Amino acid sequence: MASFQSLRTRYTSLLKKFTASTRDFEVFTTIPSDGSPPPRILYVLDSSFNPPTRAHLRIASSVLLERLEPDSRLLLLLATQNADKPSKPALFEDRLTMMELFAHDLRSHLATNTSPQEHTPSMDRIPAIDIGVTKKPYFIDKAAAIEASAVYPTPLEQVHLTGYDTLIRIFNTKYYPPDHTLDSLAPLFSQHRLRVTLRPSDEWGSREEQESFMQALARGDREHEGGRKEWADKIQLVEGRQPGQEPVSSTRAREAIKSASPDLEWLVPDNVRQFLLSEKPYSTESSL
Ligand SMILES: Nc1ncnc2c1ncn2[C@@H]1O[C@H](COP(=O)(O)OP(=O)(O)OP(=O)(O)O)[C@@H](O)[C@H]1O
Ligand SMILES: NC(=O)c1ccc[n+]([C@@H]2O[C@H](COP(=O)(O)O)[C@@H](O)[C@H]2O)c1
Repeated sequence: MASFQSLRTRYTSLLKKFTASTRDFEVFTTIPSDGSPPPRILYVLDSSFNPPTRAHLRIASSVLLERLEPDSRLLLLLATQNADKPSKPALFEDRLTMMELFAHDLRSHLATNTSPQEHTPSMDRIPAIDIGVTKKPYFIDKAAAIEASAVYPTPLEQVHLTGYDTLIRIFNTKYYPPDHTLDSLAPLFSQHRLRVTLRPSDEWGSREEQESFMQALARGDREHEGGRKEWADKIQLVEGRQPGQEPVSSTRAREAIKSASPDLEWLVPDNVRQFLLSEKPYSTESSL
C-alpha cells in the first residue's frame, strides 16, 4: 500500500482536476487495479466518509458476502456536496485516502470471513472496489450521473446501500422542487434498488417503526404524493447492529478522536485508525 502522504498527494491532484471539470462523477481508483471483470451488479455506498466506520464496513460486507462473485463491484462514493450538511473536516483528500485504506480493510475482512469450506483462493473471488466522487447530493442524480459516465457497462443495476435515516430522507418531498412529489424517484426505481440497513435510535425510531415505513409504502399510503407501492419490492430492509451492540457513527468516531478514547478501536477499522492516529485529520477546533 502507498504511504499516507503519497495517497493524499495523488488525491489532491485528482480532486483538483475533477472540481475544475464539468463531470458529475468519476472513478479515481480501482482496487485491485487490474484483472477485475466488468461488473454485472454495482453496489454503491455513498457517504461523507468522515471518517469511514465499522458501520460502513458492516453495511458493505453484509451484501458482498451474500454474493461473493468477481462480477460484483462495490463503489465507495464520496459526495462532495451534501443534501443538508455543510462540508466539515476532514479535507476531501484525507477522506479519499481513508476510503482507499477502508477498501483494503474491507477486502481483508471479506477474505477472512469467507466460509472455511471455500476451495478457491479467497482473494480471487473478492469483488473489486472503486473509489469515486460525485458532485450530486441527491440519489436520483447520483444514479443518473453513474449511468451517464460510461465508466461501467450498460445497462447495469445499481444497488444503493443506505441506512434507514437516509431512506426516509430520499422519500421526503422537500428535496424535489418545483412539484415536491415523489414522481422524481421513478427513474431510480425503474432500474435500480436500495438496500437499507435498519438504524434504530431515539432520533429515527424503533426497529418496528422503521419497518412500518416500508409497510406503509407497500400498502400505497404514499401514492397521493407520487410514491408508488410497487417500489417497496425494490427496497430491501436488512438488520444493522445486534441488540445490545453500541451504535457506530462517524460523529461518534470523531468524538473518540477528540477525546483520545480507546473506543476508536471498535468504531473504525484498523487501517483507517492508523491514519487517524498518525495524520490527525480532525485536529481543528470545529471538527465535530
Ligand atoms: N450505524 C449505521 N447504521 C445504519 N446505517 C448507517 C450507519 N452508519 C452510517 N449509515 C448509513 O451509511 C450512509 C453514509 O453514512 P454517513 O456518512 O452519513 O455516516 P454517519 O455515521 O451517519 O455520519 P455522521 O455521524 O457524520 O452524520 C448513510 O446512508 C447512513 O444512513
Ligand atoms: N433526497 C435525497 O436523495 C437525499 C436526501 C438527504 C441526503 N442525501 C444524501 O445522502 C448521503 C448521506 O447523507 P448524510 O451524510 O447527511 O447522512 C449524502 O450524499 C446526502 O447528500 C440524499
